[in-house]
Amino acid sequence: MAKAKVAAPTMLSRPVTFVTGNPKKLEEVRAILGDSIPLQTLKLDLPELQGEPEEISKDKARMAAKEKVNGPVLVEDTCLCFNALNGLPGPYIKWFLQKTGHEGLNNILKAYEDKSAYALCVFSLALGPTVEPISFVGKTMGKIVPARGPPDFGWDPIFQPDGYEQTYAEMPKEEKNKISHRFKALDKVKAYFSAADTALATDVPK
Ligand SMILES: O=c1[nH]c(=O)c2ncn([C@@H]3O[C@H](COP(=O)(O)OP(=O)(O)OP(=O)(O)O)[C@@H](O)[C@H]3O)c2[nH]1
Ligand SMILES: [Mg+2]
Repeated sequence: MAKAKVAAPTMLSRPVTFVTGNPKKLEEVRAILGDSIPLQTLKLDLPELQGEPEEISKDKARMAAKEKVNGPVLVEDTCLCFNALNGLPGPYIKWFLQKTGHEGLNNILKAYEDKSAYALCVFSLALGPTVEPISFVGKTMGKIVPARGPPDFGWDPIFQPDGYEQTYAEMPKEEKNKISHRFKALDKVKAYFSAADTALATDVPK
């Protein structure tokens, strides 16, 4: 049967709830997404499994969709991975940062010549409490340096992305949001919604 395009369809019957306990993440997510996806937020620091980043992120989405929102949910888990340590601290960066600070993280790498690292963001989307989550991964390569720039957000002052002279913290926010791990993952989230909406729009019989 022939297909015809119709205006403004959406795969969502209600807005997606982005669940996070971290206001700085939320700020960036809002700045990057703009109004491309209907989004509401729930401030909640969900418990996290130990394991691989994608499993941790998917588990958060499942839990939030079932127990907290009973509807479509978006969550993310962020890792800072040192190549010299085969990817650690990875998903445990929050605790390393809290306990050792920027200096401690630099000191850990003093034992190694390789200071290279990557920032990894895994968003997971559960369209409902009984729907298996899907994940979207963004990765930005860089290196760990002594802290430079305002200490507003986590490990931003010690991460210098490849090809840049500035750390994430020294960059204007708009610049970070064009190259960051979070931007790359959210670009995939946006593409997913826009492909699903296009499919809906074209799947209408004439
Ligand atoms: O300098 C940074 N630039 C970033 O772009 C960034 N994104 C996250 N983080 C920090 O890395 C840990 C991730 O842990 P995390 O993913 O479990 O987050 P969280 O527990 O703070 O929030 P959430 O799990 O409720 O969403 C936490 O310490 C976050 O503050 C960042 N630090
Ligand atoms: Mg967390």
